[in-house]
Amino acid sequence: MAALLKQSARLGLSGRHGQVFCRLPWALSFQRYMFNANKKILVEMDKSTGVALMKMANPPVNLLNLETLTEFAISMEKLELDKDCKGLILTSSLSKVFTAGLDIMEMCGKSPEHVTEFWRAVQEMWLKLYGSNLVTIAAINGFSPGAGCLMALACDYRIMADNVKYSIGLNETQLGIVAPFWLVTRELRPSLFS
Ligand SMILES: CCCCCCCC/C=C\C/C=C/C(=O)SCCNC(=O)CCNC(=O)[C@H](O)C(C)(C)COP(=O)(O)OP(=O)(O)OC[C@H]1O[C@@H](n2cnc3c(N)ncnc32)[C@H](O)[C@@H]1OP(=O)(O)O
Repeated sequence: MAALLKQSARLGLSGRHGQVFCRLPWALSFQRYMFNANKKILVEMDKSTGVALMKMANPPVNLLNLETLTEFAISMEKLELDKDCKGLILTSSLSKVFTAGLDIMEMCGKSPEHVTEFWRAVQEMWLKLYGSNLVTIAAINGFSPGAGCLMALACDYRIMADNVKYSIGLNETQLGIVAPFWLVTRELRPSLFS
């Protein structure tokens, strides 16, 4: 963990004026590779350190819609298959939002088939992140409501940018959405499973 945090500091994930800056070398060596499927999730893997930087890149607020969730799961699978990858830093490419959480429009006025597919993708994201063999760190560089908060909780460690404007929490009950019991009991009451 200490090594990973040192690494995140080396990569430039340092909080200053509420921002988490990501300074990465422009020149990519053979030890570094990048991938993205549709550019909603950007991954930069540094083989020399074993640390992958995953940035959500779905402006304006990094909504977790079906496309992004699917891309997230594919990216996680690729990293899990990379034997050189030991740790993952999850952050946002946007300046003040980590993620605004689930895309409410994915649950509104859609067919039962679509909603089913969407919730399957949500569960898949949780399984991939919470069940990951990698050491996972959420570098929360902005607002993180609802599923953004749950994503951070699913990581092994969390660091949040020091800015009083940014909020994080489970606000979804205000929208009439309740996080599923399996998620809440695992993340918020882990003692039940130990
Ligand atoms: C491993 C983890 C697994 C997670 C598993 C989760 C399962 C658990 C199930 C349920 C729990 C979770 C539920 C949710 O996530 S519900 C969503 C909760 N999120 C919110 O309520 C966010 C509300 N948004 C905001 O507070 C703000 O947008 C902001 C602070 C994030 C950013 O503010 P700002 O920069 O001023 O942007 P705008 O508000 O102007 O937003 C831009 C644009 O985006 C639309 N929008 C914002 N959030 C959502 C959303 N969640 N769904 C759909 N659309 C959203 C907003 O309406 C604007 O649209 P426009 O007017 O058309 O431009």
